[in-house]
Amino acid sequence: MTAIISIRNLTKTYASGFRALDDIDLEIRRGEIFALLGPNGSGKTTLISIVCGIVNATSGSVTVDGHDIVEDFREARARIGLVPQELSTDAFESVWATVRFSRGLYGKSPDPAHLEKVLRDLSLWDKRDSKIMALSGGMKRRVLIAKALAHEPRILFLDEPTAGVDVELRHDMWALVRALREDGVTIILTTHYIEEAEEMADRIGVIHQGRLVVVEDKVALMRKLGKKQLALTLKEPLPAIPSSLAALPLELSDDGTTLVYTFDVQQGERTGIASLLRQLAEHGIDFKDLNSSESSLEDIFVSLVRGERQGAAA
Ligand SMILES: Nc1ncnc2c1ncn2[C@@H]1O[C@H](COP(=O)(O)OP(=O)(O)OP(=O)(O)O)[C@@H](O)[C@H]1O
Repeated sequence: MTAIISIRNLTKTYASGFRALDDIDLEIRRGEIFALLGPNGSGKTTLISIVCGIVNATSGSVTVDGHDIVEDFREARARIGLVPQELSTDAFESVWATVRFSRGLYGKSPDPAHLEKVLRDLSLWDKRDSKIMALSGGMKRRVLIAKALAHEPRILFLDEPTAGVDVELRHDMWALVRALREDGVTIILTTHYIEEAEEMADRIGVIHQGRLVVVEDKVALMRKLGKKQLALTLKEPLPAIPSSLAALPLELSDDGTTLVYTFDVQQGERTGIASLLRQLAEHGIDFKDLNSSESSLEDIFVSLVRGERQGAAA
């Protein structure tokens, strides 16, 4: 699959001397949903702002659909819609006027039918004549998206699209993002909600302290780094794990009724479990129920960030 955005050796040092991005290499594939995941202050907004031409890079290069974002700024920018975290202006404008103006900014000829579709898709059509300041927070969010889509961009950046929104709006946003992807729009979203990345993304990049720690297919990432747990509900509570089983990755719950076995998916899980069950039988440990669970992206994220910290400290 061809890249629609190519980021090479991108570094950003702010005037304060703070290095917000450190040698980022990233290719965004045409038509994918890419989630950029990272804690507060890790550099997500800085990265988006550079690609969108709001912040200048210190070094490195970015092309958008083959157009260099510095030398060919207008062409590059015209392909991008940006949904920022907050609505900064337009309080006194009507929804319709503000969306029409956004389209005009990119030199696109007026297209009321397109704007009507955008507003209808976002359940804003009834509010088209309302002033922005009279809208609820959730509706303002929708206006941000409508503005970003007004000029029919092929790439949409969403900077923390669901931070602070209610569950209903979050699900609406997800549905909208999926519909846009169906239309061939490439979506890059930043989030610190792991659930969101897990739900939406085809690929995930984890950024931490300005460095891309990992970029992976979501499913592969979860398979590769995921651990599984097997919880055995014991017939009789166990006072302690027998010392001959101490070498196994086992944990006993405080009340002694549940034994949890954690294993790496990659490493011959079946033989491990077979041998565990055999050893338990040898010790006369009987169980009445058995459940397995997979680690979530959250576990993976935490372990990556922790590993990165330890790596930095070493
Ligand atoms: N104009 C600036 N001058 C100096 N430092 C800045 C500037 N803008 C951002 N930073 C710093 O760069 C780092 C990355 O900020 P950025 O906004 O890109 O993070 P983020 O991952 O988007 O965070 P959040 O999840 O909180 O939005 C932060 O430490 C921030 O304080």
